[in-house]
Amino acid sequence: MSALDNLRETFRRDQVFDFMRQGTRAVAPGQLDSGAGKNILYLEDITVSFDGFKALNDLTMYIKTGELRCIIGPNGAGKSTMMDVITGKTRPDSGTCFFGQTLDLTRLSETEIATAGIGRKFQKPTVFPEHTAFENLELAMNDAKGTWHSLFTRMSGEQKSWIEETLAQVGLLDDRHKVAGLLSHGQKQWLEIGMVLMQKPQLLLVDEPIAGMTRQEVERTGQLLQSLAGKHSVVVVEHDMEFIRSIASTVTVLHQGSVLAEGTMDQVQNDPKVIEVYLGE
Ligand SMILES: Nc1ncnc2c1ncn2[C@@H]1O[C@H](COP(=O)(O)OP(=O)(O)OP(=O)(O)O)[C@@H](O)[C@H]1O
Repeated sequence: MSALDNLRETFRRDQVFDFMRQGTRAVAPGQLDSGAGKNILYLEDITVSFDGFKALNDLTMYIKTGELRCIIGPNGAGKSTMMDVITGKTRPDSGTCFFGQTLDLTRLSETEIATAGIGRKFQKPTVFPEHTAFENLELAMNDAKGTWHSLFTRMSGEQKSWIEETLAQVGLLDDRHKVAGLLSHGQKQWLEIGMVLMQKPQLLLVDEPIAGMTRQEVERTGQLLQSLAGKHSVVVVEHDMEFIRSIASTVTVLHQGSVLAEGTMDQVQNDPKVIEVYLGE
């Protein structure tokens, strides 16, 4: 057994927290059993097959509470499939996927998973172009109550401040009255991150955030993601190595549906297995 396997065995959710194995219980957002120093996400031995092809093959990976983790890997490594398993879009054939120590994500619907505190920002922005940045966040805040509700009910002062805080966090306070369709590509991406933040996710999944951005926008995006870590746990899937180096403390390399290497960017870039996979591409 390798050192990495040993480490995994030591930190397996079911082995460390044996008393938690009696099944799942509903945990309201904010009450997730995932305090500082613990893991927020436990993927263990996950396998997903498409017509016999294993997109994920015994994938085991843990995300710590509050960390910013970057996932890299060649095309087809299983990165999107992994995100799909976490959000309930794809069900694993085998393996376990826990949010905190008690919430079994494989038993929840996509909506239940979102409500439990997992938000996903897809690569392509899907903002409402005819609404202002402020209104987009308002719509996202009230998503659960429906668009009609959000457009025709009065907002509380607290809700307004929360929207303004989020606009400031994603760098759009000065453009809050601009319709989203007129924002730059980078600004639309940040607005969409803001929309996900309105749901107060504890775990934020971000798919290829910098595709098509200018250099300045890339830099700002890096700062934004770093500023979100701590308060949220953030998992970023990205191909751009320079960007990852600039933001990540821990990088996980996926290959053929499994973890090939994990560590600092320097560690994984100097790992002969990783070099072989990337040079062989
Ligand atoms: N719905 C599906 N049906 C059949 N095969 C699929 C399906 N989804 C993914 N795959 C296959 O599973 C493998 C993993 O795909 P996935 O999209 O997770 O990889 P990825 O690491 O995200 O790749 P990329 O970097 O190109 O986005 C690929 O070989 C892909 O063709």
